[in-house]
Amino acid sequence: MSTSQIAFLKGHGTENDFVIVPDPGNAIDLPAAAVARLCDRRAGIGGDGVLHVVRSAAHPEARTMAAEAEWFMDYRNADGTIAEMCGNGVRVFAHYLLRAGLVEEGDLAVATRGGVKQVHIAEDGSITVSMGRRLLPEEQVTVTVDGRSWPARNVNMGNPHAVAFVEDLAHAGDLYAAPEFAPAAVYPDGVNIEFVVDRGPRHVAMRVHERGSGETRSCGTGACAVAVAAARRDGADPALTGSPVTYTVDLPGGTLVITEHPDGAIEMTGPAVIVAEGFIDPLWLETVIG
Ligand SMILES: N[C@@H](CCC[C@H](N)C(=O)O)C(=O)O
Repeated sequence: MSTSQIAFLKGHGTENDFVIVPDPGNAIDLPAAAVARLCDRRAGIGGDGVLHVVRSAAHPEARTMAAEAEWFMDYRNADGTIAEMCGNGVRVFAHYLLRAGLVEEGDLAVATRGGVKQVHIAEDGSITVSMGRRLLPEEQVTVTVDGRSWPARNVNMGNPHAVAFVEDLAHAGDLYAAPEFAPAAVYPDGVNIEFVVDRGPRHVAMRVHERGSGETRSCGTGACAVAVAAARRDGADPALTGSPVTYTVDLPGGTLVITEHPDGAIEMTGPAVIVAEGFIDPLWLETVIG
């Protein structure tokens, strides 16, 4: 990371919060240690992750998507690891682009490591993301917390998820540590784990332990994985019924609405908020990166 002044913003989507680092030319090197310090809630700015805003043409991982999507969401988890996709992050990313005058309200495409996502920014500020299609690998997975185990559904939303239906969200415990899962070979790169209870017809509530970030107040890809798993459990597979299925998913930080279409395409709608902007102190950064 360079030590000249670096602008940042802070934002969140249903309280899944991010440090936004605008860097159109990809001039800022963001080593994992710097990301972890930026996300540190006491020694840094604080966040569940970093949204590095880069022009696709300027980033080696996004160049091939540049013709379709001008902007690349270079997403990092709070511990500095890289993830394929962040559902809440994409909404906040799009909201930032609009606020910065880099895009207009309506439709835009955002490049991510999980492919190009189509985003719609509505007049009321809500944002809908076409999350693409999910994969439902067949492996049987078990999730364990404090000696209690549940079968979990393996859902891939570009990033990996294990969805466990539980009797009580409190059974997930304090989630300070990552829940155990087995077999380990199903998720060689780690996994995001969702715990789900029913709230009503097509209405669920969840908690999540995110790979690389710990328990967060919301996870967009996690909410999509939960809606898919709930639809299968409820016998409401849109591919079989021919009709879209919508679930309302309550999270500790807010509510997301997820629709799965008969062709497998999934849409997520929710809010995005920018709360602050400023500059990272170059002297502090020097101490971070040594
Ligand atoms: N909070 C995100 C997911 C971020 C990535 C995840 N922790 C992973 O490592 O896959 C969301 O809103 O989807």
